[in-house]
Amino acid sequence: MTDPLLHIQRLRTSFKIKDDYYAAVDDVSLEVNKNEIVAIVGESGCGKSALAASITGLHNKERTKMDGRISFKNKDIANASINQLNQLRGSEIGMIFQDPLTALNPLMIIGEQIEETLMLHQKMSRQERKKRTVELLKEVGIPRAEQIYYQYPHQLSGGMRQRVVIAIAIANNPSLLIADEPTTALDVTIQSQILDLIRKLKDEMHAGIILITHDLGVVAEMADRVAVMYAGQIVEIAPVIELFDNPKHPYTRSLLQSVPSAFDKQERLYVIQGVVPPLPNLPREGCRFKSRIPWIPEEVHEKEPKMHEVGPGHFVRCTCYEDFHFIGEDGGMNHGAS
Ligand SMILES: Nc1ncnc2c1ncn2[C@@H]1O[C@H](COP(=O)(O)OP(=O)(O)OP(=O)(O)O)[C@@H](O)[C@H]1O
Repeated sequence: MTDPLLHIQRLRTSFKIKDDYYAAVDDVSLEVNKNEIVAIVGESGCGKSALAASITGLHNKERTKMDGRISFKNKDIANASINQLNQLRGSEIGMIFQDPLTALNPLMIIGEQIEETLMLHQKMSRQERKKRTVELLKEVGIPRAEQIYYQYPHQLSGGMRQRVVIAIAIANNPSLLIADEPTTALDVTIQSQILDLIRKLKDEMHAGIILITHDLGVVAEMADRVAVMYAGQIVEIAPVIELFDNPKHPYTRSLLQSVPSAFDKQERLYVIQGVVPPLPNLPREGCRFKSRIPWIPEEVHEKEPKMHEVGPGHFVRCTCYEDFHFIGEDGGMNHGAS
């Protein structure tokens, strides 16, 4: 078995709020291999973007503390200097964000923005750079690439802008791509084109891809493996089919139950109420999901929840999954159906 491309071990990333630090990512371990799409799912505020920013070093170092290990191609990058991170970003690690407008410079033509990233990381003549830029625009499916080269971001549609961001992300053939909600701001038909493009990057460049999303449809369509995050922790991780067929953690089960089935209109929805609490109020002792499933007896939770292997590559946090049931679900446990 070859070493993973990215290996995160027991990562904890804390942000300073007033005078104290609070962990937004806590005890996260994750591997991403070459040629693999790992989706990270979870509701707003669970720490998905904080995890991505920990990998790329894109956070305010003055107000952030990081513990644990992040190794990329067997090199520790958790303690890399700003210069080393700048070198990695845009070359070995490409990034695609939710809002392409904020990722692009409004005052620069598209061509220059792509050329800039080539210039930073590759030795090329001016002509070679321009030629490569037009090629990249074509590769990401931009029609009339020669003309688009001279346009400004505001002259393009949202979908076209996201293609430009992807062109910048792949300009230097990165081995790792981090896509943070890359299709959330786009309408549905454009969404699927952008997803096709991301899948092509895996197939053709054999990149490892971290795909952050809250959309389970996107996960089902794209991911090889899925990590489910809740309150800063991974609570379940599994190959995609296994996760959808055999979800274990109460949070994963509730996420999947909250997606209405198109086929079974009679299906009962068991929805778990509540939201991830704000960072300073996150429960940090015991099972973090406990307060959202108060009908489950205290003693079935672990005091210090660990990841348990329940199948090949399938891990779940805390033992509460063994006794979990939804309110009103089978077993005569009628605690007042939702
Ligand atoms: N720089 C920061 N300083 C303080 N708190 C932060 C900072 N960045 C994120 N947080 C907090 O950390 C928690 C995790 O935020 P994060 O953005 O990673 O969540 P997310 O899962 O990506 O959510 P979303 O889907 O809404 O983007 C939230 O409570 C958020 O308010």
